Parts: sequence; structure tokens; C-alpha cells
Amino acid sequence: MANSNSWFVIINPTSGNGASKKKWPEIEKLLKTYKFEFEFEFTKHKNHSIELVQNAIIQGFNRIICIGGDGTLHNIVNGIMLQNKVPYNQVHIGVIPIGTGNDWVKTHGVSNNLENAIQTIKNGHLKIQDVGKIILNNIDKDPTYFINLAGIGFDGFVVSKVNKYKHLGAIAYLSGALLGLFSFKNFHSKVRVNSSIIESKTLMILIGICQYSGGGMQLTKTPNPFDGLLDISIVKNIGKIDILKNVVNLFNGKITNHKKVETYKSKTISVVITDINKPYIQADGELIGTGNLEISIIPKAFSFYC
Ligand SMILES: Nc1ncnc2c1ncn2[C@@H]1O[C@H](COP(=O)(O)OP(=O)(O)OP(=O)(O)O)[C@@H](O)[C@H]1O
Repeated sequence: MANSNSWFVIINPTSGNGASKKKWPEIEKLLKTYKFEFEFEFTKHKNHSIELVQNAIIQGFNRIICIGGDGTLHNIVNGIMLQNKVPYNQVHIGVIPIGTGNDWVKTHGVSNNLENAIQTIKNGHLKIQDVGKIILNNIDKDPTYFINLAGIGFDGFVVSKVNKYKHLGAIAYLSGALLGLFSFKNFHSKVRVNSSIIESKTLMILIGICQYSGGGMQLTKTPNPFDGLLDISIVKNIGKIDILKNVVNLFNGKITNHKKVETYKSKTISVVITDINKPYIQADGELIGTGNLEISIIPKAFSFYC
């Protein structure tokens, strides 16, 4: 069994286009300088961090350090939420961000500087944020959890293309969005949120908890990871040229004021795709499938050093 002072460190060697692997010797040295007692493991395949965090919890670790990007953190959160050994908010996560977008950390002000991020973890100050829960197609399968933003439609389409551009770093998502724009077809959907039913042709539906996605874009209006609510944007049948004119507004948040964007705050949302095209769904930048979905919020579920 792990002793209560020790940490388990999960490193995704592929994140940040391989930067995590390159920087590990320096990080390992810094962790020792700051007197962390730890064990570590590199992920060996795509969803390995789900399994690694669950095994660490079984061994008695309740303090985990994530070295990677938003996708690695997403998998760690899913590993925690999908286990029953300890209450999910009793597992505490420190993040050393080495990804491409690094979007989740932007909301919480976790530094991209290695030593500053390690100091933040060492300080031991915890915050607990809300977690979104996605049930896809009403099927009897494990839910998917997210901590940053989930998106249906163009947003998912960009995630499906972005791997090709990750060598470009932070502008990978914008590059994927602009290059994919003209091949994406808007889709018909029926959304139920609060007591409204919105039937429309749609570019994308965004469900935010934190503020930034897609390498710094701000696509929902007033996300607050601590308010127990989903922050929703329904981007209706906006034209491709109109999007190009609004690129700056994707990053400064003003896109939510566009007349074709409807915004809502809600504890739940359900989306039925009424179209033969089944758009991609992404959660925290990871593709999770296609189809109809229900999303709810679990208040104060994810505990992290900040
Ligand atoms: N050993 C591995 N081999 C291949 N893929 C992996 C491995 N470990 C994890 N992955 C996958 O790598 C993907 C990318 O990881 P991550 O999101 O952390 O980095 P990133 O894409 O560079 O950053 P960001 O999401 O912040 O843009 C995730 O989908 C994860 O499942």
C-alpha cells in the first residue's frame, strides 16, 4: 500500500507533441528538489491513464499528478469518476500542463512554467469544481465525464481533424477550424434546455464548465466551474463567411453576442440529432462518439491543487 504522503505521477509521453517525454527528466529532478515522495508511470496507449489512476487509487494513493494536456487530464478525471473505492472528491489532482491547447488550466491560472506548477501543487491549496456527465444514446454504457467543455457539431469535427495540426502548437485548433470550415455541413437538432425546446439547423452546440477551449477560444457566455450549472451556447445556422468574419470574436468571447447564438444556463441539457448526418461529439477535446445525448452536472466533484 502507498503511504499517505506519497504521490502517483502519470505522464503521457505523447502530449504536447512529445514535450512531456522530453521534459520528464527535468520535472523528475524538480519534484525531488521540492521533496515529493512519488511513484510514476508513463501511459502506454490511448486511454491508459484511466486504468493507471484507478490502479493507483486501489494501491492507496489519493494524490495524483497529471503531466500532459487536456486529454490526459480528461482521462484521469474519468478514471476517478468511474471507480467506487473512494469518494471522487477525495482524490486530489495536481496538474503540470504540457499539452497542445492546455485549455483547462487557463481558467484556474495554473502556470505553464514547470517549477511554478510544481510549487502550486506543493502549496497544497485545493479547489473543487463541477463535473459534467454525458450519457450517449441512452445506452447502458459507462457515462463520459468532462471538466472543461463538451461540443457537438463543428466543434467535434475540428477535434477529429486537429491531430494533423498538433505540431503547430497552440494554433492547432484554429488551423483545424479554418481548414475544415468549408467541408462541414450544419445539422438539424432538437435541444431541450430548462423548459425550452429549440429546433434548428445548427453549426454547433457547446456545453461549458470552464472558460477556454480549442486553444484559447471562449465559446460560452458566463461559465463558472463552481456554480453547479452548465453554460450553454447553441450556434444556429451561421454562414461560413460569417464565421471567418468573427474569428477574433471566437477568442475574445464576443461570439456569444452574435444574433445566431443562443445562450442558456441549466443543470441539464438533452440533444436529439434529427438529421441523417450524425455530427461528432467531443468532451475536453477528446472524441466520444456520435448520436443523441443527455448531459447533467455533478456539483463539486473534482478536487485539484490551485
Ligand atoms: N502512450 C500513448 N500513446 C498514444 N496516445 C496516447 C498515449 N497516452 C495518452 N494518449 C492519448 O494522447 C492524446 C492527447 O493527449 P493530451 O490531450 O494530453 O495532449 P495534447 O493533445 O497535446 O494536449 P491538449 O489536449 O491540451 O491540446 C489523448 O487522446 C490520450 O488518450
